[in-house]
Amino acid sequence: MPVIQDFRLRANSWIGTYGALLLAIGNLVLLQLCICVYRIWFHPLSKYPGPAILKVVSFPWIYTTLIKGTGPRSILELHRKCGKIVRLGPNHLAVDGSIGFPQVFGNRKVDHPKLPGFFIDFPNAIIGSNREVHRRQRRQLNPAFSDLAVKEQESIVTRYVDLLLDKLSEQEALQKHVNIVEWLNFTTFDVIGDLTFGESFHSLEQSGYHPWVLNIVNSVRIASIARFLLWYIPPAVLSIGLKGTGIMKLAHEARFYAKEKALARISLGPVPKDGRRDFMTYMLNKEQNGGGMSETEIVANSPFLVGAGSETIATALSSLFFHLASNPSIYKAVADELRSKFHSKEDITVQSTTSLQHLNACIEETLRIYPPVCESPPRISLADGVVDGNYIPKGTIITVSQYATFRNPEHFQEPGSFLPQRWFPPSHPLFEDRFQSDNKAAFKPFSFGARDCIGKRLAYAEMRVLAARFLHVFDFDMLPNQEDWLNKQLAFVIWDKGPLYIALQRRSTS
Ligand code: HEM
Repeated sequence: MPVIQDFRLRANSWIGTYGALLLAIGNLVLLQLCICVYRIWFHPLSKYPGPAILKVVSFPWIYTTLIKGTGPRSILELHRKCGKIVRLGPNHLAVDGSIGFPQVFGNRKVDHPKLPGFFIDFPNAIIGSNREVHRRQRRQLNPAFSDLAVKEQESIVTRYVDLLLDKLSEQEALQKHVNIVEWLNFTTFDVIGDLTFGESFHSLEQSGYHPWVLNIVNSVRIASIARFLLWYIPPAVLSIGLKGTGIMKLAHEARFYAKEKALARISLGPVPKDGRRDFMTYMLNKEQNGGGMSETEIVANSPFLVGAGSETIATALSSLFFHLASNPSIYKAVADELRSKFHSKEDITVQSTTSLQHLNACIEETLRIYPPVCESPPRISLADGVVDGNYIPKGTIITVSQYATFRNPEHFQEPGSFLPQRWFPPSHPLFEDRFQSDNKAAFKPFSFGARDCIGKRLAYAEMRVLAARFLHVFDFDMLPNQEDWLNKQLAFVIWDKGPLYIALQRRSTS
């Protein structure tokens, strides 16, 4: 009897323990089921279409965009299937730019700050700052990007463009094919180094990446992995977890170098040599509208300016070269126009290139078909609001994808084809009536609103001068088997480009 009793007791306690465990698991499953039902049918965002899985958990989307790198094409597909507002996660919407730019990014009543933590590496820089800090920093930086400033900066831009052409001439003389992506990176980073710190990275001179520049170029995917992890893990825990890993080493090296470079420049004062103003001059100016920036803010902003003002332009120009090489008749029109207009390379300036209709149309079309920043940094709604007549509750994350907006057939005829003539004025002989219906107001490659790109003027100036001078000096062909260079690229907010090889022929007249 005692044996049976003992067995019963043990069985009871076993059933008790496991029963309680099963009950707990059952409750948990039930709770999760209730959450799923709530998120799909009763959540304030439940009326927005989207795949059921995305309504329930954020993981699939976060993984797609931050780890797989197929975000731009996925959003395009989702907008095509589901319309202009699509659910990307339980609290996350993708809004087509035709609505999102004016009504979210341009909303003056309801603040839509950047998603906290998205710019974890730049907490004190303009890009990730809160409204008040942003306003002050933007006022401080605005004069560095005015028309007048770009005029002053022109000689720096042309100096490095000409150095690029000299270096490429050397390569051509040796009959070497060049990876144009790399050379464009050397140039745009040298320019921005000089504009920011008064000193270039010397990549062109040395025909190789400066270690910091290489670090920035290589960090695109790593930064994206870090963002993915930060979605789920608090920053303090993550930095303990990643201690001693390659990721932390790269991040530390980048931070260390940026800080050293910024502090060295700060120590020279606002106008260090020959009265020339660099971005530091503007950031250090206490009398300026913004009232001055702290040392911490300057140290945070300078590497951001370097990254934002270089990689983007190199991306746009490599894509321009790719599309020109892929479309011989367009290439010919661009080249003929500028070669007939300019007899010497020196005539090609920021101002004189504004009249190059073919080149400017090609630049716009490049930014449309392949926006260098394929998706604006996500925003979060700080109050309940209405977008396009639809209620959007406080706390909703909003993503506007440039790539998906500019390839939306509702906005652009044949959106996947490179058709620069759509940007000509209607009076131009090559303009076709079908382009009348293109919704050019939706085209915002530099984003929109108070936090749009501050460097837009500089970007256009640099793209025009570099492309025009290049085509004045060289003809080029793309090497075979690179037709899928663009379509195979992955994106982590910006594109992970990969090399693009071209063969150069120096023109005899230049
Ligand atoms: C083709 C070239 C470029 C493109 C497509 C581009 C695009 C963008 C985009 C989409 C944003 C994000 C705006 C937002 O959060 O809504 C941005 C921000 C910014 N860009 Fe550019 N950019 C380019 C070149 C430049 C250049 C040359 C600079 C010069 C340093 C620059 C400096 C900045 C800065 C400082 C911000 C933050 C502005 C703020 O938060 O107020 N960008 N850019």
